[in-house]
Amino acid sequence: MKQVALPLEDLHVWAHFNDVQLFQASIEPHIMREDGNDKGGGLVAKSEHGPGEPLVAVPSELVLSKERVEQYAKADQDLKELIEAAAALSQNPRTAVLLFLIYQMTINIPSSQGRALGFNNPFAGYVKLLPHEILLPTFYTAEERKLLIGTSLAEALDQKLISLEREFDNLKAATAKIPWCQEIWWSECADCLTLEDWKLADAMYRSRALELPRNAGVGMVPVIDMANHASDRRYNARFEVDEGSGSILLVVRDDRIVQQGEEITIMYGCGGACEMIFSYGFLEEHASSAREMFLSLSIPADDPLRMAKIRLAQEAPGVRIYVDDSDQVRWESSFVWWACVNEEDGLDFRVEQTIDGDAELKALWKDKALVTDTLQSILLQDRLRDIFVLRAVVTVQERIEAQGSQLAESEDHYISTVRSDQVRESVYGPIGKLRGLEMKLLTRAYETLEREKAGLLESKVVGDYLAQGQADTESPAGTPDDFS
Ligand SMILES: C[S@@+](CC[C@H](N)C(=O)[O-])C[C@H]1O[C@@H](n2cnc3c(N)ncnc32)[C@H](O)[C@@H]1O
Repeated sequence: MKQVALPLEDLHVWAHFNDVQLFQASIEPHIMREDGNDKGGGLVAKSEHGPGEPLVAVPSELVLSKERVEQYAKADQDLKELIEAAAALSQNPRTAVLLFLIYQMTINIPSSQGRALGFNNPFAGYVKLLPHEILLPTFYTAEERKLLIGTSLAEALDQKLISLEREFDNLKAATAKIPWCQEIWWSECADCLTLEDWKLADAMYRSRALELPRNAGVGMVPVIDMANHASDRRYNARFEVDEGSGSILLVVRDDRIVQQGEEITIMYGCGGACEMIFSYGFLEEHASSAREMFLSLSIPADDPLRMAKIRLAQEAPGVRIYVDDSDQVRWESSFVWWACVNEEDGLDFRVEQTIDGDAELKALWKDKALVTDTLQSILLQDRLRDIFVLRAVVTVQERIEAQGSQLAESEDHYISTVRSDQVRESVYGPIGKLRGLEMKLLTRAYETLEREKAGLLESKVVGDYLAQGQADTESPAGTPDDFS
């Protein structure tokens, strides 16, 4: 679709006509970082504001959430038809808002004007005022994506692109028979709906949606979503819900004073460097740690129980490596335990008949029914706990080593890549920083696991187990674990 856009300079007019209050604060179209990078638009205080003082107030009717979409659908037959047909998408808070955003984009294009789609509402104007070029990884070129090899973002992006494509295909299949969708979206005209439009709606939502306080859900809050990010120590404003009116307020952080001319900033969650680029397309200029990364794990191909484990494991197949509040590197994974035990330890699977006559796969631990999400706690209470933990530590450490090697091997390609319209400077820079920060975290995690491994190898349980394995290999049947 040819997107209809308005300059950000017009946002204050939109704000005025939609009862958004700016308390001596202005919307600026360009704010530069200390390192010279452009943050896009932002909010600036026009006078000094003390702790807790309001900066912006947005009426609750302007919060764009799944509930708002449902409310609009009650009064708009075309939107209702869309929401009902694409039920799988409209039941999810994120995709419900995405549907609404592409519906507003559709209302705005000239080729839909004759269809009298929708009715005059603030969100059609809001969508025109949002940036239409967003530097999120879902818009990276093929050359830029190659620079991600070895980072945790590479895999996250692959998965994201697959899921966006799947959502778009579902949308197409679900709405193919709705006349207005057929005519405007799916006929082969210049203005038809494409995957790029769906990606744009996703990027708008992902980079702007806020988790609202007081269980008010997740939503996009116009104007407050102009606040840029600053780190934990530097941000100066927070948002809250006004108890009486339900309005969303942006107020000065309790221990701060915002000076005249100072930028108003909030903190976008506490995710790691990968999450920051994934959801917002930038890295803090002062970031000195990747903070966390998620690496995928799989059950080895030669594991005889592999298929059953994959079917029953409910956890995300991976490990999260993170730096805790006391700057220690830690790891957590509920999945890895499935890779650490087998039949000889006491794990088994059985196919049982259900009352309806269907076959159902069940897990057993030492001949007792195993509730699958309790595997980790069961193993941590077992007599052979240290053995299982040692296997988990080795598995995670090997995964970290493989990731680190991939990152190191692809470094020459990163360094020798020349900037062009296929590799933008604004993308090259953050990726380089991410590569450096993740390498640092992987190295620290590897060393931490090495210490954990050394500690476990001192354990009597492990010593006895290895001695037993040694004795068994001297007789024909046994194969000891390799913890080298
Ligand atoms: C919620 S919007 C904030 C308003 C945005 N600047 C705009 O013009 O629409 C989030 C986006 O602003 C930009 N941004 C926010 N904080 C930033 C920062 N500290 N450095 C660089 N870009 C930033 C990123 O593009 C991010 O995806």
